[in-house]
Amino acid sequence: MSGRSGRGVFGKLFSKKHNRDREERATDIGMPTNVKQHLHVSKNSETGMLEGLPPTWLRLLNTQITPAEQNEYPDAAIQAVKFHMYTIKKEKAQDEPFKPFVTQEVITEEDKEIEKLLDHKNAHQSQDSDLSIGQSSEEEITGNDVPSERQTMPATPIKNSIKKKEAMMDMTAVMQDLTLIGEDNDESPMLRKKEMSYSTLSDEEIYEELKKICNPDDPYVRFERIKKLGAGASGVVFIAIDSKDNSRVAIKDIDLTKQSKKELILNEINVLKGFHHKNLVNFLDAFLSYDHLWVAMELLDGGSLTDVVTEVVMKEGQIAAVCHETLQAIAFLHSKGTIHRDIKSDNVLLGMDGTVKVTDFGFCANIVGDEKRQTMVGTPYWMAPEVVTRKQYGKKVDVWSLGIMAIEMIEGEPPYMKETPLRALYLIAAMGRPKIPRWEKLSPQFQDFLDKCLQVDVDLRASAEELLKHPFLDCAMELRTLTPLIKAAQKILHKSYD
Ligand SMILES: Nc1ncnc2c1ncn2[C@@H]1O[C@H](COP(=O)(O)OP(=O)(O)OP(=O)(O)O)[C@@H](O)[C@H]1O
Repeated sequence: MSGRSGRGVFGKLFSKKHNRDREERATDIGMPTNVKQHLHVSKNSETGMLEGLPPTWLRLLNTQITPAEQNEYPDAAIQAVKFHMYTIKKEKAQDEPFKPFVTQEVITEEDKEIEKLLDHKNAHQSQDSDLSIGQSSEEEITGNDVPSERQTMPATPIKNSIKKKEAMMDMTAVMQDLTLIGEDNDESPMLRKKEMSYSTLSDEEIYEELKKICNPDDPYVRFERIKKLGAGASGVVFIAIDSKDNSRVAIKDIDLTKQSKKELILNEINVLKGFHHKNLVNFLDAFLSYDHLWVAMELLDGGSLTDVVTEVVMKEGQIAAVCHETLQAIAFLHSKGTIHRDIKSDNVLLGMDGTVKVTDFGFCANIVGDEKRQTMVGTPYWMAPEVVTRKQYGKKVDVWSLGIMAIEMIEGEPPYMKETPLRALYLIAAMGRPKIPRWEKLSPQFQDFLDKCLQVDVDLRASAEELLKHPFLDCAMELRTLTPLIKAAQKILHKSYD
């Protein structure tokens, strides 16, 4: 738990900046799918520590998770370390891809070591272990049959048809696993088909497809760059003036030469184009100029909710207002068969008038009805237990993350923020519902709302639709009451959108 002083609903109105390790927190995770390995894992009866895992895993485990913790929740420790070994560090650099459906990974030497361990079945099969790694419902896949995202996502353009065919087969395996959508579903099959077919396109073909969906205007002529807002994993975001109507917009400039998975950009744009809602940061248009793709979006000049939660204290009524708006976005996405999978304060942007909008659809997954997925994506601290423990998961992962975001609004940060991502994963898996500081000071309605968001049992967790009717939201203050908080945060952070 965070254990910070001077913050929270019942603390001082404005607190000093809390030094939040955003870089650490931004560690996103993805992992290969369908990997099922049985390891001979046992517990040392004297020390309580786990044995039989690959040395790299054990090293990590033993430095970050105490013997007592390993002894108490061995499965959680194994799941956490396993996920951690597949941690994808999304470098805040230009060579990162545009928010992909499958996260771009930077393969570390350690990752390679683990891949080798898995691929060559270095970890011997267990005769008697009941601690198995992976929860794939598939038959056990051995050695080189294991399709990992690394193996299947070609880093270089595929130029000839044989390679294309191979890639298509690989991508099919990946996408089948990622989407778990039945072939006979017809609710939103188009996107999935596109995901699949795009994977077979060469760079040239992807440029052709992009040209088709992009506005032919030259963005360098049409827009005047005003100010850089920041750089994310996929590109630089800046404020620009659209000469067509003098409106101010946010533009994400993506250098395509630095994107290894250009096919995913097509998917992303198509998702963005298809969604319009008052609580989503809406896509306006896309432009292609040589190797640069400019994605124009609505400009939210109030910054991110993170700025507010880390700098100022919110009243319950203001928290209810943000929850209400965010829930409307989540319910809309869910009604379209889409899970956001990365709900957190960083991905909630604010307008100066108190408008609340969800952004960042890079992790969105399309599902149909109650279909479940198994890929682990998101940011560790906001992840639902069923994601961490690699159970199949569905739309309600967004509801869990909303509950964690509500804790951010109370506390300024999510649970376990001061822990390393590996320990956070362990704690999520081991503890389930996190302890909420100053719980007794929250209103009964807020407590009940949090209870409904943070149920470990997915069946007991409320849906976004159900939560929209929750009495806690009746106390929502007007959105314009957020304006002073936004102004205060901007002042402290020296941020301006002029
Ligand atoms: N539509 C927008 N209006 C105002 N600010 C925005 C908008 N979109 C993004 N930003 C801001 O621009 C900066 C960069 O955003 P971007 O989404 O590229 O990166 P990120 O969210 O920090 O990282 P990632 O790429 O990993 O999601 C962030 O500070 C974000 O809040």
